[in-house]
Amino acid sequence: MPTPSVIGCNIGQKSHQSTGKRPSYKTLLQSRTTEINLCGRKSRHNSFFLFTESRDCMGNFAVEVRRVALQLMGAILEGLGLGKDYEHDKFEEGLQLLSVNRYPKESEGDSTIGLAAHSDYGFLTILLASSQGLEVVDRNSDSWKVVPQLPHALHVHVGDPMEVLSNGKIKTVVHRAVLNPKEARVSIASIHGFALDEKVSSAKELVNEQNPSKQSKDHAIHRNLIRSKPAMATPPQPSMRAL
Ligand SMILES: O=C(O)CCC(=O)C(=O)O
Ligand SMILES: [Fe+2]
Repeated sequence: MPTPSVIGCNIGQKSHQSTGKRPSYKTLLQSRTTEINLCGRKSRHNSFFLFTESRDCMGNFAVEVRRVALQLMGAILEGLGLGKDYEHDKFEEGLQLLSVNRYPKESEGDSTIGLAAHSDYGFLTILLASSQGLEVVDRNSDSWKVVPQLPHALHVHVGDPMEVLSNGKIKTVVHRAVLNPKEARVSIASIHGFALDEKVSSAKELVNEQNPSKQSKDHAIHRNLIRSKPAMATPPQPSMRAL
């Protein structure tokens, strides 16, 4: 069974070593109190207890969502003409980060953004959200588009390393989360990448005279974006992002 490298929330750190059949994983803990409905059980707790109580559920979710991510990755690699097993071991041994975000309900006249505009540091992000709030940049009109909340659907988007590996054939998705006027919102973003010490480079099969490697440019952008990912920040306009 594949082993997720990291499962966690956005804030704080603590590690749990699991035993027996379950995959070993580390959990990063969120300090804020939150309410979340996992596997039909609603709990309102400091997140430490949430993750202690819901460990099996979160562990199972992490394993399943990773399986989906690896299958999707295989299909994308095949679509790029690289073959579904391209860099197979690096994906199999790669990093999984579960980022759990909790956004308050939007109060009247408040234009606070839940999560500032950014692109993700993994190849693929699979997002489960309790209600609508995700927005993505439409590159054609250079404007924000609301992602509709479909019942029982997961949202999938690609991140910076995918743009690098595909040498620009697939573009990273710039996105943000806005507050929902009806309710507080919880989202779980499962981010899938290579191990932290692995470097991503453009597939040589996709580099040629017409499409020279865009690797170094994208790496610089990637570093800037990680620095510019504060929660509750004012969003930069999409056109400010130098892609
Ligand atoms: O909560 C959302 O809709 C987006 C979360 C997100 O983009 C992230 O955790 O990277
Ligand atoms: Fe994100």
